[in-house]
Amino acid sequence: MTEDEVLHEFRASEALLEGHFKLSSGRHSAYYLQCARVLMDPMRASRLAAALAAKMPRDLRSAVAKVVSPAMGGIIIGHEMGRALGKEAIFLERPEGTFELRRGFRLEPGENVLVVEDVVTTGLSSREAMKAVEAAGGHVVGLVSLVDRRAEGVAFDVPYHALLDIAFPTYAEDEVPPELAAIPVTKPGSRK
Ligand SMILES: O=P(O)(O)OC[C@H]1O[C@H](OP(=O)(O)OP(=O)(O)O)[C@H](O)[C@@H]1O
Ligand SMILES: O=C(O)c1cc(=O)[nH]c(=O)[nH]1
Ligand SMILES: [Mg+2]
Repeated sequence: MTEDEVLHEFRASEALLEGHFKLSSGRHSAYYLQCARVLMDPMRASRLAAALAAKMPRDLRSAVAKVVSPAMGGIIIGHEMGRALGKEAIFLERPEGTFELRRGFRLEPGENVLVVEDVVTTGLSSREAMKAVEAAGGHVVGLVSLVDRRAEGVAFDVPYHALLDIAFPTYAEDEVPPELAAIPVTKPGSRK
């Protein structure tokens, strides 16, 4: 699937939003990729996951023993990646503010884990998820996401692959341009 075809899927599902958004990191943006909308159609979700799995190098694909994704945004794409890779998919939650495995989910000691996200912006959520996997005894072999909207300089110490690479500007609270500040802000994610 080409990046244009992926972007077409986002546009077709009205998942590319324009307005004034407060991102998980607290930064502001005039654009938001609402992955939940692109994943609404199960057939589209499985198509996107198959394309993401196909983008992973063969050795990474075959190393994966389990898929772990951070709630909420990671759950559906994580489950679909589990289907694409033929592996179980479990998820992390943060009821007390820190990601943890609940619901009887667990990892074998040293189990090879692929962390699956919907979007990566500052990489904070991905880093917290990888830390939680290691704390639960797993070994992170890679990170994948549907969308890579990282700013320059955001990097990971495991292989990272994404289906769509798109960098929209983001602004710190005190840097928001006046034309953006004039639009009422919405915070679509669930980080407190
Ligand atoms: O790279 P980052 O700067 O961390 O931003 C990306 C994260 O933000 C969103 O989650 P959010 O924390 O809004 O919660 P949600 O998954 O429950 O929607 C998204 O699902 C990623 O997890
Ligand atoms: O950084 C985020 O919180 C974020 C950005 C984006 O475009 N989409 C999303 O779901 N989260
Ligand atoms: Mg999230």
